[in-house]
Amino acid sequence: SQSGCSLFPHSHYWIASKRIVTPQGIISVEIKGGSIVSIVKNKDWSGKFKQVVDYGNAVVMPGLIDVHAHLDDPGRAEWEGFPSGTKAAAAGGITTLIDMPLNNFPSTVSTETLKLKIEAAEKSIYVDVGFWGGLVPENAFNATALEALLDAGVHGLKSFMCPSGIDDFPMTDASHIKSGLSVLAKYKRPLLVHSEIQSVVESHLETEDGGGDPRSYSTYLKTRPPSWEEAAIRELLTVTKDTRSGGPAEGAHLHVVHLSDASSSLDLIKEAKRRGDSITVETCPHYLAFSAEEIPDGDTRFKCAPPIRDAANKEKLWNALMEGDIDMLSSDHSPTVPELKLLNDGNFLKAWGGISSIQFVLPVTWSYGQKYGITLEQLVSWWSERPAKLAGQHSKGAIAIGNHADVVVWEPEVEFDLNEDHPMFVKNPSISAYIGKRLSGKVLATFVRGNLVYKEGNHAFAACGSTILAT
Ligand SMILES: NC(=O)NC(NC(N)=O)C(=O)[O-]
Ligand SMILES: [Zn+2]
Ligand SMILES: [Zn+2]
Repeated sequence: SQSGCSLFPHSHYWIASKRIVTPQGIISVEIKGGSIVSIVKNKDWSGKFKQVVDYGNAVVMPGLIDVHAHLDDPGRAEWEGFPSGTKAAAAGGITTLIDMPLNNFPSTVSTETLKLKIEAAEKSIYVDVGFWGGLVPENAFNATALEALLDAGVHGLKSFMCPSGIDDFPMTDASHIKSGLSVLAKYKRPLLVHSEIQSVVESHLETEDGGGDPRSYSTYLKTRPPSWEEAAIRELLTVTKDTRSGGPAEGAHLHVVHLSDASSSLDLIKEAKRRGDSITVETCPHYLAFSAEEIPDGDTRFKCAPPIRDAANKEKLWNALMEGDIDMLSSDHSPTVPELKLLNDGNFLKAWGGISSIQFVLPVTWSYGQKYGITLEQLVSWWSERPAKLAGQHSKGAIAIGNHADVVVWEPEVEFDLNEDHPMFVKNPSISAYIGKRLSGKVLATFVRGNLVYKEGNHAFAACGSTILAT
């Protein structure tokens, strides 16, 4: 392996464990030149092979694929940046992430701005990184511009149906989305949509005082009711019918990001799936871990959009995930600088909305999922297989022959306290909503294309992740 890229200096070796998660239930994986070349059952290692890393009873799984992360680079690297964000990802067992087109500056909405992003990522990423492009009013009706962006390698497009909080990333309406989908159809790539529509009736709530104490979480919660998500999804479904087989946008796919409302919004998505629309939906660990009732007043670390709702909604989200109505998980890691989180002031209406979480999504999903009896196979489906499919990553997402050797090794039973002493690799750890929690599931090692990029608190010396461009 290239010098400094890996903490394990061999390019041909085996990983063994009693718990390797594959459909075949095998016990060791042979890695050569960054790929998985064989998977074997009941191998007797004694004396035969030198380079065997035997992880005993630790779990060996495909690395996590995070299809929704904001690393804010270039332009707002003080919020996160590629080096710290991908180090945190590696420490959390994420081997690939697809970076969002906003919060970086300028937003990634053209070939020129994509080029800036690729340049910023090169030689500064510890895991593989791909990119979504932005669908905004400025390019939505310009098929040539969208095709150029897709030709340049974005894996799909992302748009907002409400203000994004970023000036150079304006919101789109159904007509922009319809137009975008017709271009995406040719490329067979997805459109990801932040699905909230600010409704006229309730918009008066989002005034200066939000109708109540701005330090109280319930004040913020009332400003973004479930009806916003429902309205957006209802609107989206007027265009997703184009994606049905035989429809004008067949080949395109619509993916609803970070669903919070597990009631009417989810029912609409289920109905659309039944009638054959090409649509999927993700939720995020913070909606599965927290509930509105337990968010302390003034604790803006928990502010995100759509908001974390009540405990009954959380229960319904878990049920939907277990039933298969929610397809996958993503971090929606969207950090900022502590000053913009207004941690001292505690004003929920003015603080930056976004949860910092990328390093802990695996233990969080696992810990909070215990109550529901989640399995390792489900984790792999939600965090690797389905995200790989959404992002068109056919050589990732499963431990299988020919795939990239992207692997996480972890101990589900090992608990740890996430306090200030715990090594955290994000740039601004103080804004993490998970500080103070006790979690179960310790990541021991992360391999990206065969390179051991993270091992028990240490990262490889060099940042050798690849930028992945769609072709
Ligand atoms: N500009 C953002 O990063 N916004 C993000 N903010 C959240 N989720 O609170 C998002 O994904 O919508
Ligand atoms: Zn969003
Ligand atoms: Zn986001």
